[in-house]
Amino acid sequence: MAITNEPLRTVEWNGKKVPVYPMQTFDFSKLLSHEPDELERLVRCCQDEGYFYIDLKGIDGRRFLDDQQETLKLMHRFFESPLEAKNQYGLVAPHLGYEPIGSRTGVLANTKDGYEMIKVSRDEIQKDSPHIPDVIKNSPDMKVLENAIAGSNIVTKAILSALSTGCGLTGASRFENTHRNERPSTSTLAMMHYIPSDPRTDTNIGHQKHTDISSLTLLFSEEWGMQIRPPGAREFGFVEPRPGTAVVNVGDSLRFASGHTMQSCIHRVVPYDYSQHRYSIAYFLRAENDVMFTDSEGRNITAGQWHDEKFFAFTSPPELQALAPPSMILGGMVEEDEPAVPAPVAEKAAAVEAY
Ligand SMILES: O=C(O)CCC(=O)C(=O)O
Ligand SMILES: [Fe+2]
Repeated sequence: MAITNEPLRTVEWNGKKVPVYPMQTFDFSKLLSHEPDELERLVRCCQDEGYFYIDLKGIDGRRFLDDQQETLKLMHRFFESPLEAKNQYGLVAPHLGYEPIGSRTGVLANTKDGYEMIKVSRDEIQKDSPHIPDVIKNSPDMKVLENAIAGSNIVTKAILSALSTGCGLTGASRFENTHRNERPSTSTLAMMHYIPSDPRTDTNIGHQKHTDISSLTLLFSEEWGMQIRPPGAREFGFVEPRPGTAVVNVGDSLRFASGHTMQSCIHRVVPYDYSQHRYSIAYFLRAENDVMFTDSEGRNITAGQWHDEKFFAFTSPPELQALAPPSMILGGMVEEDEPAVPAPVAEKAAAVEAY
């Protein structure tokens, strides 16, 4: 990692010291003006690390922080509505609809996930009569969703454009040209609610480790819980939530589009404070469905097909997940070996050593 010589910050979690990884920060306004030094630093960051903070506190970015707050209010209303209403809406398509708690594999061996999620896709929200659950379908709600999706699209597209310029790409070879707004894609806004859970006793825990299918992911969360595993790092560590910023990570499609030179960020979510509810908002900017690239197995594949195959693997039980191409869940990223596990600090920590 190209960061500093400062000692790694740690937090006490689950009976041991866990790193809080340093991350670079980019100012949204500076990226908008394509300041050459910033673009160079951004490209290097995506090649070396694959994640960073985007600072939205300036005049150009503040509106997106307001969107985040409005989206959070809507999420509370939706997630607090009766389960029957949420299930009735159900999962309409992989990038649209409701997934109840436990739909996927969890972060711990023999657990299911510990979150429920509603996704609204960018293509859907633009339809004359979008398919949205009744509890969040009045016209102010639709405006909130529209603003959140359009705003996240603007932020991620601005970053994509900065990356194209930083990589010296021109004309049709620029990354934006495979992410055209009017072309069908699986770009979507995912709103997640993690229930309080205790890894020592519960069976619905967190979000399994993965890389994102997307080109870029813009992630807002005010609560701790997200962990990354930087390239070459031997353990997962926390991402500190910072007010006024969002976390951006490079996903598989941009890694593939960059000739596998950019790093797709390996991450997962664990319960940090076992008694806390956690809310996160992720916008997945994805390539047009029919864009071709070479995936982590060397196959020529469309963005749509990569999405569908990886989604299927995500939602499959571990036995079936094991049948997917081996590089799929981590997008071809290779993990360093875990260090030998030190003696458990406390007996209660033993149950989670298998992370
Ligand atoms: O909830 C989070 O912070 C991360 C969610 C995530 O990694 C995902 O949905 O791909
Ligand atoms: Fe993710």
